[in-house]
Amino acid sequence: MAGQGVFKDLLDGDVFKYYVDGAWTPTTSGKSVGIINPSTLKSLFKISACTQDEVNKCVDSCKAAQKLWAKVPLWKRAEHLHKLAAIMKDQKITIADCLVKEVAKCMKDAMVEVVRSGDLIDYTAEEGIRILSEGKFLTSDPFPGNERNKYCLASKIPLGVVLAIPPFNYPVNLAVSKIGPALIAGNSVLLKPPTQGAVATLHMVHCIHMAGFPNGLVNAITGKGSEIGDYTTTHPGINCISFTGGDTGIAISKKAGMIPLQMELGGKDTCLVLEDADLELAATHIVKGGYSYSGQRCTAVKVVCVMESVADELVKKINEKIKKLTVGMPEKDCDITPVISETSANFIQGLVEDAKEKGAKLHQEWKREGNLIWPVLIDKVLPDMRIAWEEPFGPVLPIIRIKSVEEGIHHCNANNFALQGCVFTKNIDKAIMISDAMESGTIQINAAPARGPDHFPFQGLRDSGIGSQGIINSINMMCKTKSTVINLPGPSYSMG
Ligand SMILES: NC(=O)C1=CN([C@@H]2O[C@H](COP(=O)(O)OP(=O)(O)OC[C@H]3O[C@@H](n4cnc5c(N)ncnc54)[C@H](OP(=O)(O)O)[C@@H]3O)[C@@H](O)[C@H]2O)C=CC1
Ligand SMILES: O=C(O)[C@H](O)COP(=O)(O)O
Repeated sequence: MAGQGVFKDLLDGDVFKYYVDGAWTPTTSGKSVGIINPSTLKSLFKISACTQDEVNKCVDSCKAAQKLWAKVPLWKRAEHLHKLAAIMKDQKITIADCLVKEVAKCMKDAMVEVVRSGDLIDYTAEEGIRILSEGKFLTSDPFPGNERNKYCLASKIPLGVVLAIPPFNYPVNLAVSKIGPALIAGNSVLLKPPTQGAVATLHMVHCIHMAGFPNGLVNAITGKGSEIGDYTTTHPGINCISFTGGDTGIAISKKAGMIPLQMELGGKDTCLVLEDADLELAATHIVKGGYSYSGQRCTAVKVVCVMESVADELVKKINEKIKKLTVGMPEKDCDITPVISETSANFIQGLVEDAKEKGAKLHQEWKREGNLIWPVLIDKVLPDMRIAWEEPFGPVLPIIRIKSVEEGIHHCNANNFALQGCVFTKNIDKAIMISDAMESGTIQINAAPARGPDHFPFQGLRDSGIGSQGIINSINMMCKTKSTVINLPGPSYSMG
């Protein structure tokens, strides 16, 4: 279905074109990048390997379009976004089908990703018209030595061209979570989709095209991040970078110029289970949080620290639930589907082998066919094992048995990643104090980590990111403050 029907203009032969100035355009490089189906390991799609000149063309086009878009009234910007949301929802099957094939996400989750993205756009339009219509009015007299002879009008203005770079695991959702706020705030967007996930994302871009946004307001460049990434992120025409992905983001932030950065990076989300926890509830959340989309979520539970006295019971409950997970192809809507690439599967296998060699106990037999890895619970993990610290991005979950809550908090805080975490206990006072002590962007009480609902603030500390996302924070981040000061000829006090 990809590149068919209303999406037929995306293809030049068997290569997906890039999108500039409102037109699907073949690259002049004559080169393409292949996308492998993670489930079959066979070649699936080809996308254009764009050149540096084409990046320049996209940035120039974004710049010109932004100047005009900044003059479009907020209600009209919102109207365009609502139209986009509706079109995306209409096209959900085609976009979801791309996700199934390209990133091996099961069909039901792929559909959820597209519909959730439409909802995110609608919500962004609603929030945007309110947030952006409000500024501040200040008078000069509160500051020592001043009379009331100056009025300051502070308002929110666009940044210019926003570079949006999403990762493979939620290529559509994490593209629109950047595009929506950028557009409502009067910016234009240069999108660089992840290679794996690019075709789904380009179909979403065509929905932007169909929604009738001005030409050039959103341009999409494709190619390997390792080849065009540095050129694009250091381009002088870029005024903001919103990036989601792994450690690449750390390198980008070191090279980027003096522009606002929004970085959503890796996570090693710690789940703390206390002696008084509802173990059935904890096990349900640990299995859902640890294994959904085969553990390939930044918000996946990535290490469980459980009090020794309840560890056996918790492990038993987790194992019972793991047994019920279906393993297979995304087309069959299985719970566990192939991980994104052979490199990723080898990396996960390496982490498991290291833990096994160092004495960890695997509750399930290690089984792998191609990129498909059967779910594993790795018990009795110790701090010298790599899996205690590294992010596997796969269906393997380490358990650390702890003697005190402090030990669990220490493990959480000793990791460079600090995205989310969670704590299971019936004692709400304790939960709040533990949440304060766990130095991560968000702590969930009695539930697994999660980004959504998408208007909640979402941020990582330390190596997990810069800034805060979520619809409201992203809108605020994608504009700056401009002040106009009215200087009166003399002091003026109302009713004075
Ligand atoms: N904190 C959060 O909100 C989230 C974090 N993540 C994290 O993302 C990671 C998984 O995603 P993954 O796609 O593998 O991450 P990567 O960091 O490998 O890639 C992310 C994006 O960066 C691009 N890229 C690669 N190199 C460069 C470069 N030099 N300059 C600019 N862009 C570049 C990639 O393009 P290409 O594909 O062409 O290489 C892709 O679009 C995990 O660590 C996960 O935790 C995921 C979701 C949410
Ligand atoms: O990148 C991710 O992992 C997703 O944004 C997760 O979203 P969720 O936690 O709401 O499923």
